[in-house]
Amino acid sequence: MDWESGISHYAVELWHEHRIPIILSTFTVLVLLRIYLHLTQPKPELLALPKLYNATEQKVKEEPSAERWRLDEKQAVKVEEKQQQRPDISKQSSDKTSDDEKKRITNGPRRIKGGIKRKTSQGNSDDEAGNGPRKIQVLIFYSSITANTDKIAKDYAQTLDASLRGTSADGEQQDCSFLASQVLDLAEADYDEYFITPPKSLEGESGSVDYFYLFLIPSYNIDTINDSFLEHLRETHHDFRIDTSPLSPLLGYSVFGFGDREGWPTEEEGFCFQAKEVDRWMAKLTGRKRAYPLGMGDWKRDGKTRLGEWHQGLTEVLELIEQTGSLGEGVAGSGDPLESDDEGVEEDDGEVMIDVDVEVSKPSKLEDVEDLGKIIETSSPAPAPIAVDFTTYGKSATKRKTATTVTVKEMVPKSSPTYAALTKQGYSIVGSHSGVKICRWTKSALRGRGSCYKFSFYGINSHQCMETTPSLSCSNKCVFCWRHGTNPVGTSWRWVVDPPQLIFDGVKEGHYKKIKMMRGVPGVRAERFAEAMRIRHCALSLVGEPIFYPHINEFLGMLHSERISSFLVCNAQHPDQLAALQHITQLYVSIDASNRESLRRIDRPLHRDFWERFQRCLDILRERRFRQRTVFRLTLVKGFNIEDEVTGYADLVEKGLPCFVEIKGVTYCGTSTSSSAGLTMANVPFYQEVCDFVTALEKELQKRGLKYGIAAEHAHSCCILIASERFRVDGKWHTLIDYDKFFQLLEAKGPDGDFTPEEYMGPETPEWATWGKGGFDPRDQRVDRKGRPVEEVS
Ligand SMILES: Cc1cc2nc3c(=O)[nH]c(=O)nc-3n(C[C@H](O)[C@H](O)[C@H](O)COP(=O)(O)O)c2cc1C
Ligand code: SF4
Repeated sequence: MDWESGISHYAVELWHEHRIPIILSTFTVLVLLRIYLHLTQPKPELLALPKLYNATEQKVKEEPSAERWRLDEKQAVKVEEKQQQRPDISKQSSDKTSDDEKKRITNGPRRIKGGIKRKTSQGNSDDEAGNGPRKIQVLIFYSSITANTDKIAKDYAQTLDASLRGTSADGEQQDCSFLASQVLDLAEADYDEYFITPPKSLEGESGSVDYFYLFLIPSYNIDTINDSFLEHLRETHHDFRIDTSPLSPLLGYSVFGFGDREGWPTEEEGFCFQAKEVDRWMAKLTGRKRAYPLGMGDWKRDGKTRLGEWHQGLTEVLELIEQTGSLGEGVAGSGDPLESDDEGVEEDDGEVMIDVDVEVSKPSKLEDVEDLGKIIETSSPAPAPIAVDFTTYGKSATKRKTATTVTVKEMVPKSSPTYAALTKQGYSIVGSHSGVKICRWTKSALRGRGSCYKFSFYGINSHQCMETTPSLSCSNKCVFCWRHGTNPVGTSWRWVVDPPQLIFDGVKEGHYKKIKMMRGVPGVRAERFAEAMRIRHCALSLVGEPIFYPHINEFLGMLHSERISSFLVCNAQHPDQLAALQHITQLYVSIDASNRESLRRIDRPLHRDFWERFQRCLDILRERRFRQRTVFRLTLVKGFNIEDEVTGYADLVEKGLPCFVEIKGVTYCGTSTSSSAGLTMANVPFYQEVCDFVTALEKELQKRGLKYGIAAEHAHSCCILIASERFRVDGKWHTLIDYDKFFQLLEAKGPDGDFTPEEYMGPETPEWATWGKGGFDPRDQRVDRKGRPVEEVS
């Protein structure tokens, strides 16, 4: 064996004997080397995006708000450019960066690009369409045969431009995103150019353009250009070769109709019928981009005013689009694509509904305040304590001082399941214990489909009514209260108290926000929408017990200072708070049963002395009857509180002598049974049964010499009103309220002032609302749950 073969033999032997330790140690050395390099090598900046964000945020703050959406877009473009420049960036830092790392930068996951990335009218993104500033082109389409609308459209374009563009102090038009509006006669416009897809976006000096369509449409019951136009819209929607919403790249649209009330007094008789059609087809073709509700007017009568209101609302929306690039919250999802108008069923302000199926992430069992306390303890830090014993509200200040050591928590903390449950049901929670929600009647009135019974009985405009409560907590667990299990309960106030101003501002903001979200809903009337932006009534009856709130009088004072009337419902369990209550427009007490046992079964009160409290409340109401409009609200639940209770209720009326007694059948609005309370559809009385009960009660009252009579009805919501003869003048019922008079009296005499309900008694109850006439507002159109018109009840 020569020396060479000896060495190789030795190496092979060595390898066979020690290969495992050799492999392991080599692997370990490599791993350690890799870790060392990873820790010690300088890293490249991942991406410059965070810096860019900050820089741009700063810039946005400095720019006027009208410029904001354009800035955001530039920002998006800049970031895109930065990304495209990444290879250069990595090159600059190549001395510090390995090849692998360079790859990671250039091929790494795409980062979020800042700013709103808007689509152009062609459906392209910003970057594809060019980098120039975005412009908005408003196109005003009109038709006209007797030339009125021709002139109106041209004048309107100038008005709109002046509003949108504004003028500087020296009379110069200000720079903005809006191009001068263009007016197009539908008799001359090429439909294929505008109504199959939006026009091609112009590029070049002015940058790219997004379009917004307006329509000024008179109606004609003869064959005109309107018919060809509507036919074109219909065909485009149904053409199988075209997307069903080919106009969805538009920023939005809105329609205003002209008609003549002399020949066509109501919508059922054809007032503005073609504007309604255009609105409907445009909703389909744009994928529900109704930016503002349909407006309607008669040029010889209210046309100018209506057009003015529509214009005002519309310009606000256009300004919003300029700033944000979108129609805003609620609009896209709030309309119904099929325009079926199936609204779903929601509660009205009475806590008289059973059986709603609400999918909520409920707490395992939120039965009472103790449970709430446990949840709060585990879910949120306790806020700073407020040293007041609220159970003694209205008593001496010295007694309050003694409670300074009590630690209080929030009633409905943001992190609690109660908060989640209530917000899921559509409540806006304000502060830590108040809520606001728009009721189904407010929505219905916005669409001209009827108002709640309080419009028929007392003249409340439902679309101007805010439903709220300053206390989501209650001291009963009524069997028919569908919120049972989601709202906190307790016998005394043990929570943080929010200041009344915070609640007042918060509920108004929440209400207006929800109204604004109705803007794109099919059928919402521009005129009512504009009116709804001024709250005129407040129903304090949402959920919980409003007089539980320690500063209820201050809160009421704020409502009244803005001339918002107050309708407060209490549960007859807080006599001290009731006694301390100052003037309100109408004071309700829920009377859910006529005797102790029945009340225990129905209201399931938390107070042991519930019957005594109830009786004291009736005494207070009796005393107050010449200072407040007092109302008993009876909710009839079949199998619980109707049968054989007429005399018991008559006893209560005799004791409290209220100005009015409202009798309402419990409403069923769900699909499953309310198992915990054992209520089903069988517990809902038929309207005829409610009528029979009311007739029997009236008879019983008259038998006792009590001067009451059946004054009004609202069959639609199964509600009937018995009134004291004090509100009958010359044989006519006067159940309506003179709201202006109420505020005048309040302002002149103060919240504790001496004035009687008769002093602000309104005009005669309208004929259509009186007993036997059904009570449906003749201005509105009754519809069934599918939105189909319903014949009037005879
Ligand atoms: C022939 C004719 C038919 C009309 N039909 C209706 C109608 O069905 N419903 C309606 O609300 N107004 C109807 N009107 C009223 C017009 O819509 C209204 O006067 C409108 O302002 C006319 O606008 P113009 O002058 O631009 O044509 C009709 C008017 C005319 C002349
Ligand atoms: S009073 Fe107001 S909150 Fe109550 S049902 Fe009528 S509109 Fe709704």
